[in-house]
Amino acid sequence: MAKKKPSIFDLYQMKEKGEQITWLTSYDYPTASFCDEAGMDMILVGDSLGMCVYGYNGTVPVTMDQCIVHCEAVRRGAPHCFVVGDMPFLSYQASDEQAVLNAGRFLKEADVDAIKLEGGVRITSRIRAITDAGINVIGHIGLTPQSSGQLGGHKAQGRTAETAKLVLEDALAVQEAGAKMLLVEAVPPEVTKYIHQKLDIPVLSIGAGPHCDGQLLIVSDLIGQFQAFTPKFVKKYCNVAEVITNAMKEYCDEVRNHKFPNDDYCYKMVKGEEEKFLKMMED
Ligand SMILES: Nc1nc(=O)c2c([nH]1)NC[C@@H]1CN(c3ccc(C(=O)N[C@@H](CCC(=O)O)C(=O)O)cc3)CN21
Ligand SMILES: CC(C)C(=O)C(=O)O
Ligand SMILES: [Mg+2]
Repeated sequence: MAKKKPSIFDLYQMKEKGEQITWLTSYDYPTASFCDEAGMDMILVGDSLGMCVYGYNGTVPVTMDQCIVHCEAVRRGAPHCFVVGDMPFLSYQASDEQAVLNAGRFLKEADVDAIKLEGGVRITSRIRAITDAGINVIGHIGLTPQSSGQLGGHKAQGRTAETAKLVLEDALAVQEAGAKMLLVEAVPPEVTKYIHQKLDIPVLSIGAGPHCDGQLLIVSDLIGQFQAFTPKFVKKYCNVAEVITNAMKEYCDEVRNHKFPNDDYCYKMVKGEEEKFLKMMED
């Protein structure tokens, strides 16, 4: 039996008790239902769907409409998980007003429990505006894929004292602006540990080490479905690419060798009707 959906307060309580929060991306109904069944606390409908589902080579082309449609499917599949919508590139950068209207779409159209957006110091006015609209905001700092052009690629952040200080300043700014939780991506564990000590809100990690309140991974990486690259922080728990490809090869083989479909997969005519049918055709 699936547990009840955690509220933001339940997630805060987990932090208080020192229980780790489990968080995984999902983009579709079946995967969301597996998360629900597995007892996952949170699901992120990441704009990583651009890479993991649509085959783009980054997250920049992803649109609001794509994100909404996938959030709707995930919401239906995982009624007992805290679902987070990921705001895609150019859905919140231009103005506070645009950010509030687009964040609101995730709630109105897809019934998500929170939204996430990338950036620290430079995005505090957006976080404040969306929070003031009554929407739970999750901040995202460190490696921020939507600005990977500025960062010079998908590179770990905060590896020097100077840049670690910048990441900490982003973390403090996100909390100060009213975000309910913070996601830190691709940052050395020492830096995350320091941030975790300094902040009151739950801090979650993707590739930012174990010293925080929970972990996030991309489902396509975890199940071995995404093959274009594997970030250092990814642990593959199974290899569905292999399982699925082998099943497909076997199917091709059986069709080509007339082994599929055998009698087990065919409908039977009502007794005596075949003879009747053939006779009818002779007349
Ligand atoms: N499948 C998938 N997994 C992810 O973790 C992920 C996405 N997609 N799409 C959006 C972003 C992009 N992310 C990435 C992408 C690449 C690396 C990576 O390979 N980093 C290298 C260093 C690369 C460099 O220094 O140039 C590493 O060794 O971790 C890390 C995070 C994280 N996100
Ligand atoms: C990489 C994670 C943090 C994300 O934002 C996504 O899945 O889109
Ligand atoms: Mg994202």
